Amino acid sequence: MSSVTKVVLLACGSFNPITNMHLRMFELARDALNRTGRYNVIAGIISPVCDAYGKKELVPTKHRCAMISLALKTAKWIRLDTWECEQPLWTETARVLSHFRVELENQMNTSITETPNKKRRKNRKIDEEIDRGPCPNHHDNDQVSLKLLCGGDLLESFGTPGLWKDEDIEDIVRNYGLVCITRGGTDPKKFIYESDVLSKYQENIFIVTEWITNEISATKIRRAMRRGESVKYLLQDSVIDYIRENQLYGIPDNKYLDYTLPSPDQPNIMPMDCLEDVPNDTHPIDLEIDINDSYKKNKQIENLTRTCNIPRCISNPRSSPGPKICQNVEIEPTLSPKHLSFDETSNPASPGKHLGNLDMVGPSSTRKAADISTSNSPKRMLDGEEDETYHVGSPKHVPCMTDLGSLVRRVRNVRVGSTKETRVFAFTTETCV
Ligand SMILES: Nc1ncnc2c1ncn2[C@@H]1O[C@H](COP(=O)(O)OP(=O)(O)OP(=O)(O)O)[C@@H](O)[C@H]1O
Ligand SMILES: NC(=O)c1ccc[n+]([C@@H]2O[C@H](COP(=O)(O)O)[C@@H](O)[C@H]2O)c1
Repeated sequence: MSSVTKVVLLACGSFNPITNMHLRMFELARDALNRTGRYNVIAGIISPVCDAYGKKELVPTKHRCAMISLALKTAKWIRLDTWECEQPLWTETARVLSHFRVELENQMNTSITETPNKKRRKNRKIDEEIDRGPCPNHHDNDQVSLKLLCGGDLLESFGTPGLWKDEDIEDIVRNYGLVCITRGGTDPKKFIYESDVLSKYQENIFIVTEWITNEISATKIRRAMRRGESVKYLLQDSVIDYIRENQLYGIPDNKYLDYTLPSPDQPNIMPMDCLEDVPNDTHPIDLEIDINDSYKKNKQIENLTRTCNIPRCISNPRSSPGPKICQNVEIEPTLSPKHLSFDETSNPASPGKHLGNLDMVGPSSTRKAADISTSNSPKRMLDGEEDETYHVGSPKHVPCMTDLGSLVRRVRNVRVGSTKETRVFAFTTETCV
């Protein structure tokens, strides 16, 4: 009678932040292994890399672990393990596997020979983890196989010269085994074919094809957040909330992270069709906004929206009650010191003129002020003149749906300055976000 091998899946990586695909990897692997009838996946472990790994944009362990814990709230059979990320130095993956194998063996042995209390003292940390979810070998003495769970890119990184020791690669595929989830741009079968050592142990390597292909990557998610784009449905909501609350990944002004979806019966939500009600020739506004003083900035923005006479607008659902018209309108989420860079060569001697280039990072429909310096005269903006060249290439409005609903920005010209001398024009097109 063929026996069924119990399997624990270990995923190592940055988890910066943990994405829905990281969670899905476990589901895909468990399905595939269980389907063979030879394996029974009983637990999953996520082991985030330590800060000393030093990867670009890696946020501190404390945050990555907190996000993993939040994301795992609904994943009953997967748990976070902090051993690796608590190490002062980076630990090679083969050592991490070896650590967990010893831990699993300890648990097996202690469960046979010791009382639960003794075991608890000896392996207190592991047991704390056990208490939070199912754990291998807790109830029986069967052999458990520990396997490294990874994506196709990690497998192919075996081929990067100097990154992995040959003996580590052999140790991993020979003594543990790999479960590899296909990922866009990788071809694990071909990679195995081309590697002598991987071919030798290929019965220990499981390629799981993800047919519902996706390109979720933590790098792309960080990029999207930096650019003020929505990442909803790519990360768990709780993780998005955590990122917002802790201002991670340089996204202090990301409107998508800052709002909750207003309820449909909220009276001042602007439907898409009201775009037609908005007059097309809003007069440009000349206002100086002090970006270093956020209270003043918000007040000024509020006044600005009043002056604009925006007919209807979406309001921040978390804002204080009060007159609804034009309050709390998010005009330009990119107007923050973080996202503004001033051209040092600007001429402070001519206040009121366009003195430098303002680089704005924001929704694609927002024009870069750098472009404006060539296509739109600052004098005209100051004088409130319309510049036809501006209208030609710029979207009047680009209808788009977001989880916020929709919002028309009516602000044309906003003067933004960090000091009196460094005045720069920010130029927002009429945009639907
Ligand atoms: N979309 C994906 N498909 C398959 N595997 C993935 C996917 N995203 C991540 N993985 C795998 O998850 C593990 C941990 O990945 P990691 O934390 O490095 O995520 P990442 O998205 O690759 O991050 P980054 O973009 O910051 O390099 C790796 O084995 C990686 O291959
Ligand atoms: N020689 C090694 O053991 C080795 C080399 C490169 C990456 N890794 C691991 O692979 C994972 C890859 O993570 P990233 O894709 O986020 O860099 C990390 O857990 C890292 O520790 C291990």
